[in-house]
Amino acid sequence: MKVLHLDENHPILIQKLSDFGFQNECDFNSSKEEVEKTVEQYDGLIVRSRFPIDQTFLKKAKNLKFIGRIGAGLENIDLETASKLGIVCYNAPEGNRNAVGEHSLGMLLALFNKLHTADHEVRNGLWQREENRGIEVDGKTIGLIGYGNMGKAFAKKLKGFDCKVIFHDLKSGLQDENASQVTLEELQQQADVLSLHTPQTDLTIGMVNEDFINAFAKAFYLINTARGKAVITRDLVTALRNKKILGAGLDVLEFEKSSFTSLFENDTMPQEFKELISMKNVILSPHVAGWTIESKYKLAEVIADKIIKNHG
Ligand SMILES: NC(=O)c1ccc[n+]([C@@H]2O[C@H](COP(=O)([O-])OP(=O)(O)OC[C@H]3O[C@@H](n4cnc5c(N)ncnc54)[C@H](O)[C@@H]3O)[C@@H](O)[C@H]2O)c1
Ligand SMILES: O=C(O)[C@H](O)COP(=O)(O)O
Repeated sequence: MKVLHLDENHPILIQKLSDFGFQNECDFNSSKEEVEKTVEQYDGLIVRSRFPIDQTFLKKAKNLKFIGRIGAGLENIDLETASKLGIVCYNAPEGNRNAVGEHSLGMLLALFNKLHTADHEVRNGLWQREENRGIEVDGKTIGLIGYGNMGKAFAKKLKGFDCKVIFHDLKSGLQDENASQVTLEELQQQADVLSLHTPQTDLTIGMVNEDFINAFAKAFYLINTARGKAVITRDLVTALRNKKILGAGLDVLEFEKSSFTSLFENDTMPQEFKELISMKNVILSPHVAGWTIESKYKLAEVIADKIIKNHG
């Protein structure tokens, strides 16, 4: 079987596939349109999220049997068309859920302890102890939306902090020893922190908007390591300005593209984004929660194992 790799990944992936007789070819630079011209030759495809694997692309991939997504989110693949065409899609949340759990915890602790601004101030000679007084996780209620791989991984990391962890999920019966399932309304009544762990779907795009934010009983902190489009930045900025949201840790942005040379290229970022990044109680990272040194290996290994098990 011939496999085309569209993004660079850990070498363990090609090594494992080669050991099982798969022929591997890499094309990390060609555009979607260019790849469409040759994709017919391949039985398998390995992707991250360089370009969308949409209906046009899939219809040209006449011999494709599987797609391995090095990552968890699958919104960049037209799963419905793939399924109709008999193409099986694999993702690898087992490979980066621990990383996302740790990054979410890092965001929470950094926000609560103002580590990002404290660091910046000390480097600039400021020694402002009172302004940098933090708050503790102990005794707080952490509300998660989405209790799959990522939500569960974060809840597990929160064990030992003496906080209450609650979650809302569309599926019922997900409660475990680390968190209790509640309705969305109950979460909005109780939470001191909201952390998002949902996939990008029609229901989650724009989920965190003005009405949603104002339905929270208390002022709260927001952590988003899920997808940027879940949060309406304009409404987040308003809530940060009027202190309904006390701080935000964002690994993903509403205006994110699959690649930037600079966030400011062509000056296309809207005004609300510029305001967001000027706020001291906001911590940002460039969509790396699930992309650690360890997860790069684990993601590749998980996908290789799934492909070998089903197609080897
Ligand atoms: N920042 C990163 O680097 C990074 C890394 C990995 C995953 N992610 C994001 O995290 C998402 C979740 O990954 P996962 O592996 O935990 O997925 P998952 O499918 O295991 O879990 C998602 C959960 O969300 C629930 N859900 C879906 N829509 C919902 C809604 N509207 N309201 C409440 N619950 C809802 C589902 O029922 C499911 O239980 C991915 O789709 C991806 O977008 C980001
Ligand atoms: O869904 C994921 O696993 C992460 O968000 C990583 O996505 P990326 O491959 O698009 O960087």
